[in-house]
Amino acid sequence: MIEFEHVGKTFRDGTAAVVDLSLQVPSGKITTIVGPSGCGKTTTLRMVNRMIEPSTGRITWDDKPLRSQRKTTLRRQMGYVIQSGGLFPHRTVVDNIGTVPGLLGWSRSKTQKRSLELLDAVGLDRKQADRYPAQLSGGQQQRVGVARALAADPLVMLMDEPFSAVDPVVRGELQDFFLELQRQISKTIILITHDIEEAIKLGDQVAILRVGGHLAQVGTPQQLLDEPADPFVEGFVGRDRGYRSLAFQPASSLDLDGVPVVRDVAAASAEGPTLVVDGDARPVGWVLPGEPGRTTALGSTFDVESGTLRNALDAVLTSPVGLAVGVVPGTGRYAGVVSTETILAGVHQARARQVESVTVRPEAGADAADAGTGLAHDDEAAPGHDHRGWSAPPADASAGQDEHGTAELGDESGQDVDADAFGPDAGADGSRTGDDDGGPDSDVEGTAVRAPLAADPVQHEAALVADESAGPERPDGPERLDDAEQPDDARQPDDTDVRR
Ligand SMILES: Nc1ncnc2c1ncn2[C@@H]1O[C@H](COP(=O)(O)OP(=O)(O)OP(=O)(O)O)[C@@H](O)[C@H]1O
Repeated sequence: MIEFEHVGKTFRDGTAAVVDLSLQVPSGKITTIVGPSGCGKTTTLRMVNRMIEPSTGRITWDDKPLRSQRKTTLRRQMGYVIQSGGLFPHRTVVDNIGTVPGLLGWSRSKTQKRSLELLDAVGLDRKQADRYPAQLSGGQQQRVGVARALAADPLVMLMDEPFSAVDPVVRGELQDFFLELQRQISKTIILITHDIEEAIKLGDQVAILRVGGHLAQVGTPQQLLDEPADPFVEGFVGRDRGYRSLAFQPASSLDLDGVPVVRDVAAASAEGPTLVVDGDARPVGWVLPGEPGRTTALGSTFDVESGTLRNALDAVLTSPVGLAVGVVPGTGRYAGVVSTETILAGVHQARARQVESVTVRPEAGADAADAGTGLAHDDEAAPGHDHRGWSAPPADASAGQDEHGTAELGDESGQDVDADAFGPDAGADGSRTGDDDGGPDSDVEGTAVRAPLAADPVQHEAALVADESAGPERPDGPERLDDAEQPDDARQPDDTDVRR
């Protein structure tokens, strides 16, 4: 688990980007961080791979403070994906994917093999291996970006708006592909987005930030929809949250009814609606009473095993006869129908189960439920989501500190750390490495980067080699922060190697 403990970041110009953030990121799950522009999402993400150092508080990974670990060690275990994939335009797809293995000194054949396997894993044709990024669609570039981040099999994936540069249809496909991939690889993922729909669709856990870098609420998608902590969250998750929360209730709980079914339209009953199926028993349309011999469009259907109440409700709303047609997964064969009343009964039952699960788990606590932060109602997790065993800190993110997040906090060494201690020219934040708050592009451009889109991954990956020649492993102790920054600084010119 990665844990933010009262983390704050105040940049040297006084901007408080993140304020007293306490958040637990469970291993093997997707945590999405969402919020309006400028609320501190990217800053939060970049503190995890130490491209930005917190001004206050600390971040731990499996109880070990990040600051006690070398950037090399950290970043080798973290893949990094940004908008548009962050690909090197002058490198082929296969060479882009092999960037990190190459930096880690893998042999050419091993790197090539791994890169091609990853091409398969992200659903790209091997014929695209020798293309350049500009010869790919936006969606394909994003897939390569994901493959590139996965190349060295990292434990953690940091993803900054990875799917935002493509149209909504491709975006939906990428999200589906990504969820499927995650089911297989179970990485610990932090994904930044400004799109609440995306956050809710992808996140096992969703953290909503408000402008000023405060955590507004963290919880499962369903908790956020059902119990928004305050008007800001309520407004952010949207007015149709009740409807959208149906996406977290399985349709498998619905009792299916039957209707007359025919293969031959001419055999349809004149009395009531008749469902027409094809030779494989897959529904194709309805014959309505009074319209013999004519098939009317089916509307949408729902999967009776993995579908949700939202799918079922949509199917009922699009049905010409007010009946949602359920189909068997895989074959698409007709399974049964449900009416609006049955779906609403399913909604009531789901709510009752939720209340029950809260009642029988007093340790989850009314406080956590009221604050809307505790992952207390895990038993009602969405299909495909398993939230058990998580806990989350209180939502009151602003307690005990000033507006700049400069409240003094003890660090792991027992020393006091505050934002002012990292003033303009002080070591940890004052260093102009391109890793930190000097502005992502300015530093990198200063070292002749030819690929502006790739700036962040360059910074992330540069440390993989920069620290490599810095001698034996020497964790950056908190008491030696200034020194700890030096190896990266000193070797910044070498970063140009990375981009050749
Ligand atoms: N290097 C920096 N120096 C000073 N202020 C900065 C720096 N980087 C970011 N900020 C400020 O910190 C705040 C948070 O920025 P951040 O990029 O983390 O927000 P964000 O939520 O990711 O925004 P967006 O969704 O627009 O990308 C903003 O007010 C931003 O202007």
